[in-house]
Amino acid sequence: MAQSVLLTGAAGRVGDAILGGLADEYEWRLLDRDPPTEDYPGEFVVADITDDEAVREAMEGVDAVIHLAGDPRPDAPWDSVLTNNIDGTQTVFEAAVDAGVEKVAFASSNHAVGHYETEERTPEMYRADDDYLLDGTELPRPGNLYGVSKAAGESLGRYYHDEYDLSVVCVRIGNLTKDHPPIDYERGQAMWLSYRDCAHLFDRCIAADYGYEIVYGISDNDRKYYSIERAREVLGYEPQDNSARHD
Ligand SMILES: NC(=O)C1=CN([C@@H]2O[C@H](COP(=O)(O)OP(=O)(O)OC[C@H]3O[C@@H](n4cnc5c(N)ncnc54)[C@H](O)[C@@H]3O)[C@@H](O)[C@H]2O)C=CC1
Ligand SMILES: O=C1O[C@H](COP(=O)(O)O)[C@@H](O)[C@H](O)[C@H]1O
Repeated sequence: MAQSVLLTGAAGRVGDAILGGLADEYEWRLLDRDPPTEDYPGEFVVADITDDEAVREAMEGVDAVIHLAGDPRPDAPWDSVLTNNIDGTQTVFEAAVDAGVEKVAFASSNHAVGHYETEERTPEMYRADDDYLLDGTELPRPGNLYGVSKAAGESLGRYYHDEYDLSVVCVRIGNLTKDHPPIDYERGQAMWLSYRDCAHLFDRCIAADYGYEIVYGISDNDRKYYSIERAREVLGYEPQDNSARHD
């Protein structure tokens, strides 16, 4: 029988990429605070992730969670990321543990490590001939308060793994853009994640076995400064796209 997966933030862009590739692969329960405006492949729960009771109800009978819901704006103010990204993520992890969920894939971000992009390293590090590489073992260096909230989410995942043995993978997503990489934006081309690679990566997050992991979620871009080796090794991620093919 197909695994049952709760997808929070289902009505957003990353949710669109995941459902676009995996609609028929799992039994989906979808959650978003925005009501559905189209047909979705599964039960759609309209709820806020800070609503503990609603999240617990949505979690019942679920094998795995892909947690996307949150404020995605790099310039989001503190009150929003505190509520939506930190408090909301804690509510999701806690409810997952209490419901006996096996795995949670958490949508972290490149902005959790944004301050590795120093003036001395940029823009050279965004180019194919530069060998600077982050591999996921480095400490967070958030580039903004949104990045701080994502580093906090990774830390919450670490806690729920260590304390309750929940399998957690934090995917530091790069720049998800449909059909082609960002145009005239070297940083975005370096961290492009295509829609099909995004769906495949989260598919692997549901299927693979792991304890606690931090991986980068980008396509196999020549320009990359995020290693995808850990995602390949632990998750079996095999990206098909590369922003260099769109130059
Ligand atoms: N799109 C990208 O390139 C990247 C996205 N991410 C992360 O991936 C996740 C999804 O991002 P996108 O799909 O781009 O954003 P989006 O804004 O398109 O989708 C987010 C969805 O979450 C919902 N949502 C927000 N706060 C909520 C709450 N408190 N309760 C319930 N639903 C809530 C929104 O209604 C929206 O449908 C976010 O956590 C974001 O930080 C990380 C790195 C890059
Ligand atoms: O975390 C995120 O990162 C992407 C890429 O960042 P950008 O600053 O280069 O645009 C961003 O587009 C997305 O909205 C955000 O959630």
